[in-house]
Amino acid sequence: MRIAVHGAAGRMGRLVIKNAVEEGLEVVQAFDVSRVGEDAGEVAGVGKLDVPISSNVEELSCDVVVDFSVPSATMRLLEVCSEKGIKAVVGTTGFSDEQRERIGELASSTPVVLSPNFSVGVNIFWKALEMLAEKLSDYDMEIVEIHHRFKRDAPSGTALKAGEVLKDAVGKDLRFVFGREGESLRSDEEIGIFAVRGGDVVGEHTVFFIGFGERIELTHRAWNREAFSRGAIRAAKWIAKVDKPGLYSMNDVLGI
Ligand SMILES: NC(=O)C1=CN([C@@H]2O[C@H](COP(=O)(O)OP(=O)(O)OC[C@H]3O[C@@H](n4cnc5c(N)ncnc54)[C@H](OP(=O)(O)O)[C@@H]3O)[C@@H](O)[C@H]2O)C=CC1
Ligand SMILES: O=C(O)C1=N[C@H](C(=O)O)C[C@H](O)C1
Repeated sequence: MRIAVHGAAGRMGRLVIKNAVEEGLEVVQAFDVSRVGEDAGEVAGVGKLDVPISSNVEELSCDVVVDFSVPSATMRLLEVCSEKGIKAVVGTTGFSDEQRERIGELASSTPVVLSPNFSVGVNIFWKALEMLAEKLSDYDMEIVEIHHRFKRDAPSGTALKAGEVLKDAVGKDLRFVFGREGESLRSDEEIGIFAVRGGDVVGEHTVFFIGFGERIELTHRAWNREAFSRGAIRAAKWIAKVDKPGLYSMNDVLGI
């Protein structure tokens, strides 16, 4: 399988290149706006691959492209994927509602796996939340996420997805409240979501189910990015065998 990496000079892109090489995949292209012209293998610390980083995504030519970049760049990438029929694995977060809708449209012409979190643990965490929310539907549910100080979007895609899981499981139109300040008496119809930023925290998510006299806290902690990267490569291998266009999730990849 010939893969391209979009966002190749970033924290995730570099690790995906390293892990892909370790797993014997052929990295044939790398795209970024940083470190253009440098060798992607050298940037990723795995030695020369003879793949110069390019900023021209129109050159895309591969079996599957793995994307960890920024929303506007992902949207351009997916336009190219849809025109050329190239499969995509998208890990970027922070899309607007309009961008998410457009991703759905573009995926009608080529298979796309989209997930705000590729770790197996987080995907099981979302399943566990579903079960807890069904059983504790009258408890107050709140979400706190912590990430490194370089993260561009807030709250995290994983926290937003956790909120959606809770809403669906409870079956009520709960609204998200992003932080609280001033007069903010809690209602039954809300889920609070809080984003903490600092240092080099890779990613932590806690969901609180709070009743009277007791609470459950379910936490997922990542202390390196390996699970995200390995999960994205697993998704790339999976989608390489899928011919039907559409928008897929990690549930499809993991068969859960
Ligand atoms: N789904 C998952 O499992 C995970 C998702 N993520 C998400 O992945 C994304 C990337 O995270 P991370 O690697 O930490 O971020 P980084 O900022 O380290 O990497 C993003 C890279 O994309 C580059 N970039 C910016 N604009 C463009 C463009 N127009 N075309 C191509 N490349 C561009 C950036 O360059 P520059 O720095 O010069 O702007 C940077 O090198 C985020 O949205 C994050 O939330 C992260 C971890 C796991
Ligand atoms: O930006 C990050 O670092 C991460 N982003 C993803 C998100 O927004 O959920 C996944 C992970 O938590 C790391």
